[in-house]
Amino acid sequence: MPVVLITGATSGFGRAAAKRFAQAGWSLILTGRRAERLAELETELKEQVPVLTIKLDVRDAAAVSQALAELPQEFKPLTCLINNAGLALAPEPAHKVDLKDWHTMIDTNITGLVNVTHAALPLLIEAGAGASMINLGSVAGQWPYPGSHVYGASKAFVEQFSYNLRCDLQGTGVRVTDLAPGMAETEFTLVRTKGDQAASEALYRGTTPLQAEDIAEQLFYLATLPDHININRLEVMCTRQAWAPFAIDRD
Ligand SMILES: NC(=O)C1=CN([C@@H]2O[C@H](COP(=O)(O)OP(=O)(O)OC[C@H]3O[C@@H](n4cnc5c(N)ncnc54)[C@H](OP(=O)(O)O)[C@@H]3O)[C@@H](O)[C@H]2O)C=CC1
Ligand SMILES: O=CCS(=O)(=O)O
Repeated sequence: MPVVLITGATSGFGRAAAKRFAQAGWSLILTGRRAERLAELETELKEQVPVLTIKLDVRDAAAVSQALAELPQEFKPLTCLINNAGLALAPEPAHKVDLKDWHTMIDTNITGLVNVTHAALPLLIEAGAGASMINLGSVAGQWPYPGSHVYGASKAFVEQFSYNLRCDLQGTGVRVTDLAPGMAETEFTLVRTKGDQAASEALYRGTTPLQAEDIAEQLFYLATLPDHININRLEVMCTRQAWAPFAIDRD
């Protein structure tokens, strides 16, 4: 039975992916910081497939490494790692940001992803051909916009790290993809605005953003491609999102 490890499974893309992979009979390792939400998911999905939930903050390198070292035999080797845990904070301009918010994004989106990758690589390599690592990047990793500062830069890291890993993993059979979604309706904006429900609703109102299930479908597609295919980067936007003209400062 294939095994998928999903970080940040308590909400949004991660939770939707857990359900999508369960539907197809994959064993699930689900992680996140909110234990109650992990317990709810486990209750919901354990009738369908084996589920292991681990309360885990990806920023804690020692805890990540211990959790992966202690995986029960039935959850090894890993067929797929979805490096999904992440967040944006501080939508205001760079010069108005609290430095702590920049650190939190770096610690989560970069250091956290690196922590999990480092601990999981041997388990993916053990699985060999057909194994895959899918890293959640973002359109923000490639396209600049106001208020993206460290968030977008952290996702640019995810893109380049993914490509570089491909070079090192050549010959192991392990695929690596940078999945880069555009605007998607999850708890993402609620987190970014530190709980401003009205701002979150306003962003998604009157348009048709991607839904978590749309990204879960892409994740499942990437993980189940024939062994010999590696999609390096997959950028997905909702049809109603596109780029805007350059901003010009005028007198
Ligand atoms: N929604 C969007 O528009 C887009 C999102 N993305 C990226 O997709 C990923 C998922 O986002 P999305 O589902 O939208 O957002 P959500 O806020 O809905 O989910 C984020 C998940 O990340 C987890 N998480 C955050 N910090 C940590 C941490 N320190 N340790 C462990 N888990 C953590 C949260 O779990 P918990 O709080 O329980 O720890 C939660 O399960 C992120 O990397 C995001 O940057 C990319 C492009 C577009
Ligand atoms: O990564 C999230 C999408 S956006 O908010 O940067 O467009």
